[in-house]
Amino acid sequence: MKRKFFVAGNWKMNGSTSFNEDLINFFNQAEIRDQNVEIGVAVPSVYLSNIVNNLRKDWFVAAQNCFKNEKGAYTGEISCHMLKDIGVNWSIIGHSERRIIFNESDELVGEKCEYLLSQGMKVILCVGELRSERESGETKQVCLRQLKAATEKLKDWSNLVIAYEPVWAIGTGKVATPEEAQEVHKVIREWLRTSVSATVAESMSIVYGGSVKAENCVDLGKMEDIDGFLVGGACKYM
Ligand SMILES: O=C(CO)COP(=O)(O)O
Repeated sequence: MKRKFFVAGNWKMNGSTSFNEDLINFFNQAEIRDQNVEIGVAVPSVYLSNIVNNLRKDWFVAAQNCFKNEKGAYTGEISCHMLKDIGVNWSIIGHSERRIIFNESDELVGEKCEYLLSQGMKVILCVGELRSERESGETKQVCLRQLKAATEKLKDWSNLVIAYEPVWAIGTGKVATPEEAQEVHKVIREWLRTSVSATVAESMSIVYGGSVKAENCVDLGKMEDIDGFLVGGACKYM
């Protein structure tokens, strides 16, 4: 089974109404019509509705985070039911900025991931190690621990994309080499093959994120197990 290339831009907490308008106009005019590439943008929640309404329909719009319950007393949170209500059916879950700055545990990330998928959402699940964890040889262990915790109860894997985002490469300009990234992507795919199924392993999009830009994406994209990118700063939102 041939995997579709997958590219999403994570705007993080950037953008404004006027800036978004310019960017959306630019995107809408871009000559990218390749059926084998899935493209989307993950935007701040306040802009989701507007971007869903104005962005070209062959691209998807994603939330950057989403809570694990339908509704209730969770001040500041949004539910996937609200996202679907405005036409958004993708969300990033477990980004390292959520894990580190907002103390999201493996367990919470797992609950969110499973709930969203059970509700028919599509999820970009982020995993990745700290610089110190890489230096102490724990990269594979950390990524697999995060992956297992997030997928423990998963039955249907078809709406999941896994993003390997080494924390030391995010926003630092220190991109992983194609070989470094490939090594981890391969470990993830092997784990899927042995712990889930060969079909899930072959069909799963495993994308790389961390200082991806025009100059380095071609070589990264040539690697066997790299199926696309989650891009931050190079989205040119700043
Ligand atoms: O965190 C990222 C995407 O989710 C990557 O960010 P940068 O591309 O800015 O390193």
